Amino acid sequence: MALKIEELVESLSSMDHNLCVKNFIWSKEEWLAINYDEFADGDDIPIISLQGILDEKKKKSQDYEMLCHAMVNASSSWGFFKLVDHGVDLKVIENVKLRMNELFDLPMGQKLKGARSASLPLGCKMLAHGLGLEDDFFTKSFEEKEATMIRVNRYPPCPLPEKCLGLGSHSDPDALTILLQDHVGGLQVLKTDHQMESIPTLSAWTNGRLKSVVHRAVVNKEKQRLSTVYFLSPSSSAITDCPPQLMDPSTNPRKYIPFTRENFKKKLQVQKRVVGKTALDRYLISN
Ligand SMILES: O=C(O)CCC(=O)C(=O)O
Ligand SMILES: [Fe+2]
Repeated sequence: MALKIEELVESLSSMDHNLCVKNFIWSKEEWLAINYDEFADGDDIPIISLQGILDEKKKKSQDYEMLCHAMVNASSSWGFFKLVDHGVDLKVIENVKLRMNELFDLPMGQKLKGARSASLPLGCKMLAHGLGLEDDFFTKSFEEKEATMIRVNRYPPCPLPEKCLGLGSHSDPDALTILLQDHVGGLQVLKTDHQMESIPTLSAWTNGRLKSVVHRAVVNKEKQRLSTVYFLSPSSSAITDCPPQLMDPSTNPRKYIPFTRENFKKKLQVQKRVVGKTALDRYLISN
């Protein structure tokens, strides 16, 4: 049941302003700047399976070492991977989707009472390990109170998917993002060989060794889509600075001046979409 172009977008219409689909149509200039062939959502994206390593005792095994390196490779070349065999019970995942729909059906006032939860930063530990750093290199900058944020998205059916996007091209400013999408699908990541490089936190932390991929969400004409996104970020006062092991004065000199998350967040507020430059370019050391 696709919406008509004049119909109100339900999730926003319960706020004060009544927004219609036509409010979401991109301008010709912006739309022309997007080439669909440059985004991927299919089989060429690297897959990481956690099968067999979730057990604490296996963390000293060769499989664990290989997997940490595979994770670093995927994060260096794509800045993105599909996580499978993650050990999260399918029933829990289905329940999340059910609850998300219930949440979106609530009046806006109630929806806004969202809460934060404690974190499980295994991914960051594995990336640090794979890079040859101390396992807690990234996680020691996280503080329980502000390290995690969960965003839940419900994209209604859109009568004009060829002129609208659910979420425009961007790269996430946090250190690590874990995204669960439903069977409808719509997440697309910019292919690796593209010139447009985007380098938020984790990438600056590793002098560009790990990428932060540009991605977006497309909409579906017939079906609504759900996604849940889990962000893991350093605390406001933590300084993002590359460790000496990941720099080399002659072959890989320092690319960014160190910055605090607080300062970076201020720069982000003035940035809307990725159009060639990112907020992090302000910290770039020019040659
Ligand atoms: O819904 C999606 O697939 C993308 C969400 C996303 O990229 C974000 O919330 O940062
Ligand atoms: Fe994102």
